Amino acid sequence: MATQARDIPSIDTLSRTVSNSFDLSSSPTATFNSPPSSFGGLRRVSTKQLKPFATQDIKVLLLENVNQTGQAILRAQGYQVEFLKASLPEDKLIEKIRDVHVIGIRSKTKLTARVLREAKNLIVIGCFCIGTNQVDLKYAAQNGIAVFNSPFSNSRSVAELVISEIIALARQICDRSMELHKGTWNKVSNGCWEVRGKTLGIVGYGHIGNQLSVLAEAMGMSVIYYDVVNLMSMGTARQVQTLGDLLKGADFVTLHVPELPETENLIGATELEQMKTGSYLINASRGSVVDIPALVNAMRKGKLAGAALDVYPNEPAGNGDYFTNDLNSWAEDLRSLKNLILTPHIGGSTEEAQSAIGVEVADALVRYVNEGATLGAVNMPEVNLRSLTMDEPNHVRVIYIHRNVPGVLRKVNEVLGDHNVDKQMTDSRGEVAYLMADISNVAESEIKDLWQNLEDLSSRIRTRVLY
Ligand SMILES: NC(=O)C1=CN([C@@H]2O[C@H](COP(=O)(O)OP(=O)(O)OC[C@H]3O[C@@H](n4cnc5c(N)ncnc54)[C@H](O)[C@@H]3O)[C@@H](O)[C@H]2O)C=CC1
Ligand SMILES: O=C(O)C(=O)COP(=O)(O)O
Repeated sequence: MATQARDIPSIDTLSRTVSNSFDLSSSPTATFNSPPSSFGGLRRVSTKQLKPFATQDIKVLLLENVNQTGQAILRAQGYQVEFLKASLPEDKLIEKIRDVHVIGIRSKTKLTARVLREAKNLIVIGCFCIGTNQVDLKYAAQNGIAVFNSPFSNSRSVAELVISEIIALARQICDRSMELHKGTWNKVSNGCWEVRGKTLGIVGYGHIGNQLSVLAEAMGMSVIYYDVVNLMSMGTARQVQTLGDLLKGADFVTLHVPELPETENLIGATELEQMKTGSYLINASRGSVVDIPALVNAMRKGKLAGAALDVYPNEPAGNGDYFTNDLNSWAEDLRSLKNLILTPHIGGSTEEAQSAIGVEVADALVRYVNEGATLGAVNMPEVNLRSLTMDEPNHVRVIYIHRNVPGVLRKVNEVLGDHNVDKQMTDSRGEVAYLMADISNVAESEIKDLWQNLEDLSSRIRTRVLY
């Protein structure tokens, strides 16, 4: 079998490997005569042209100002990378996503089933952030689209933002600063406090909650936390059994839970009523977690002495004068409140975090596109085989994403059994299973049949053959 010399930048072992491996199924020349239907529905191939993998055929769309580090890694592979600073409205997104094999987004872009249904060539999604709530993960998995994120590269940045807000709220710093910007000298100590000796209540004691716990104790705060799972405390922090216990005991309540059906309006009128009078609320998790009209009410009543919001139910696609009632009906109410810190979803927006996320997610995308490795995927089983190497002639890597139903492996091995299977790994996650096999002694003329035979199995979600 011929291996073709590829004119791609060879920056590391991975790209050397790539120059010896080719992709059948994600070829942009592939055409499909029907969209991916419901789970298990086959995407039938009509005039698919099988051709060796060439990194320069891979089309990548990066939205939301993905960091330069990530762009550089993807461009160095020879991929065609289109970069946009903002997110896209759904109609434009659908138009663009039809063509690409890889999409990189941050927290704004909503990759719903409706959008993904149009993404005929898409094989992988990179969330260049922590949260993956903006993607229909199940639909993606059921249609053979892997999703990667960066699980903790911006946790510290969020924790540091929250620490700054705890002190800023306790001292009403933002109000004093705004007044002085307008020329008003207003030296007050009334209602201004040290944070030493106060209690911080952390809801969701994961990566961010943990960091925050350590930093808060270093400032002399006591820390209590509430989480749905039992977790080891950092320092002398103490887990409480109910959200109510936390709300009643904390001077500052800070939210660090993911967006889930169970966390929607986790803090509403009832919960705000349970908080101490004169306490503070901070939300840098997701906008859906706090009932904002209830918060406005609690602040107007003087129940809360202050709050900080970094996230909102509706956030604009890009920068501009968008924080108005046109976007969220209560935006003007928020803007009118004292000691309410409003930030435009900047918790993870530091140079350190963005550059680390760029590297982490782009590396994961490259490993997936070039080698099929799913390590770190959030919606697929994690499967990996050691890298393809130049010294394995007539070698192909088969990736078979399939429905997790009885009897599949027997059928797959009947297909692969005509060849020499060097190594194989398979794992499942819920309804979807992922099989990787390296096969040698495969003549180039046999590849199409190998691929077609796998495509014809009823369990098939997606077949890729790298050679
Ligand atoms: N403002 C920003 O820029 C950023 C916001 N985030 C948001 O912060 C969230 C948390 O991030 P991490 O700490 O990295 O996540 P994580 O997954 O490490 O921790 C989340 C914790 O919340 C707990 N949890 C889940 N449901 C809960 C419930 N109903 N009640 C109490 N606890 C619950 C989990 O058990 C887990 O311990 C992310 O999902 C994301 O939405 C993340 C990064 C940046
Ligand atoms: O990492 C997350 O989940 C965040 O919320 C940060 O999102 P962003 O990258 O600022 O769109």
